[in-house]
Amino acid sequence: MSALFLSLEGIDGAGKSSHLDALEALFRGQGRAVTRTREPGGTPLAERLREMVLHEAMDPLTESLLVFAARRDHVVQVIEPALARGDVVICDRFTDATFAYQGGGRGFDLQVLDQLERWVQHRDSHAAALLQPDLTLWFDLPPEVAAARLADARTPDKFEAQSAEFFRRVSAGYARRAAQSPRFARIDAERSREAVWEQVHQALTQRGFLG
Ligand SMILES: Nc1ncnc2c1ncn2[C@@H]1O[C@H](COP(=O)(O)OP(=O)(O)O)[C@@H](O)[C@H]1O
Ligand SMILES: Cc1cn([C@H]2C[C@H](O)[C@@H](COP(=O)(O)OP(=O)(O)O)O2)c(=O)[nH]c1=O
Repeated sequence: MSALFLSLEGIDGAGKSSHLDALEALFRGQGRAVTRTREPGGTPLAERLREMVLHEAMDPLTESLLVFAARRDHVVQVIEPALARGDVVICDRFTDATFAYQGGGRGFDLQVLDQLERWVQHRDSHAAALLQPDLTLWFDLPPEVAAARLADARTPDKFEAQSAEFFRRVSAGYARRAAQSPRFARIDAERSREAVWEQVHQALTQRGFLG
């Protein structure tokens, strides 16, 4: 089977982490090698950058440069080698999160993000000039619902402590990206865990990604 690059996206508390184990098990059950990773992070250097991005105040350009620096290391050290081996790469967030959080949430210049994306994800010897996920599972739900779920769950980091208004802009950022590319599958994440998993499974089946 050929390599597969999956990303999971959505506002904080959308419920995407709840399905990572099942996704990994699904592909392993089919005899596939799985590389499970996350952004910002996925390498020792990128995990250090993640700590800064999640816990320190900074201006939106600095934040964008740090998430793209982390991404570059992650792409070179982990994602490209895994895809070259034929793995299924399951990535908890990728560049769409930058367009949603820094672009939508923080209101940062989308053209600068386009430029950074081209630099960081450029591929020399591939048919597609830009590395992108084959499928992006976008867990979409109203910010109020996500906030209510998170209130019981964990101590908020820098982003999770943001207002409902911030997350409405993040959601709009995801919607804008999704409208630009057929690689997005919108998941109605307001429904029960079982119903959400059913949609995830269906998105994979419909695209022929399950053997
Ligand atoms: N479909 C669902 N319905 C209700 N609560 C959910 C659902 N999916 C996840 N949760 C709960 O919501 C919280 C956030 O889920 P999580 O998977 O950590 O979200 P994310 O990784 O997108 O931030 C957790 O407490 C989780 O148990
Ligand atoms: C990848 C990425 C994440 N983020 C934010 C979104 C999340 O609030 C946070 C980390 O995401 P996440 O790993 O989903 O957090 P958690 O482990 O707490 O569920 O970083 C950005 O702002 N820009 C980015 O490019």
